[in-house]
Amino acid sequence: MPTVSSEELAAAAGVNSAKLRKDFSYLGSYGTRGVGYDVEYLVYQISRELGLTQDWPVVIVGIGNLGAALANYGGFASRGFRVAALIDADPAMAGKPVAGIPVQHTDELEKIIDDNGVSIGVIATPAGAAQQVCERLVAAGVTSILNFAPTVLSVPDGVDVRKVDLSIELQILAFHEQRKAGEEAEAQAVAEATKDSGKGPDGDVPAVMPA
Ligand SMILES: NC(=O)c1ccc[n+]([C@@H]2O[C@H](COP(=O)([O-])OP(=O)(O)OC[C@H]3O[C@@H](n4cnc5c(N)ncnc54)[C@H](O)[C@@H]3O)[C@@H](O)[C@H]2O)c1
Repeated sequence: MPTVSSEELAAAAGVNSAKLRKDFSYLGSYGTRGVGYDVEYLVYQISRELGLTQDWPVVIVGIGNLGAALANYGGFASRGFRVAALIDADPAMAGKPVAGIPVQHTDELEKIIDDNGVSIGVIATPAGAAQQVCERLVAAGVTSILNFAPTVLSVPDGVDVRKVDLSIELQILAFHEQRKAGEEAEAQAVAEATKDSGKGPDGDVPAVMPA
């Protein structure tokens, strides 16, 4: 039975092991002193808490570049998310398979949601269509939306929206890059200034004076 100690997990996660043990106690998971946690049981408990022990049918609306890429991503299934249907407004796409799943027309949206008991919808349409798609999904019974369209969706109470925006992530990296460049320039300026004064970084006079 593979086990893992709270110290090992804490080191891997970069957190304090006492805090980790306390957090796990909320899951009802108490390790055995000197042995640690049974890995398989711990994975089950965390999955159950995250709602991942059940299968979640998901629909993707807007099967363009992004929607097709998401449909082709094999990583959702292993986390318990099953792509139940792909939906697009373009009649020319209806019936065409993407990632082995035939695309269905938006006319079918309500029926698809109902037939598959879908509660999670992914929106990958152009921004201008996203709110209307969102409203149809919600009216059909979807209560969680993952929105990739660059627009803010308004939803009624009880509906959760998560927005994914890779350009924001890039902006954050750009900000860090800019700060790094600023720090480098500052360090260089300090180095230049100390060189010109003939003094060391602490202002001390070098033991050997330059000729
Ligand atoms: N969040 C991010 O990081 C990120 C990254 C890339 C793209 N995007 C966004 O994702 C969306 C899709 O991008 P893309 O490159 O795949 O675009 P795309 O033009 O290739 O695909 C859009 C698809 O949506 C369909 N569509 C249009 N109106 C619809 C409607 N009312 N109902 C259903 N389907 C509809 C179109 O027929 C098309 O197949 C855009 O809003 C884009 O800005 C976001």
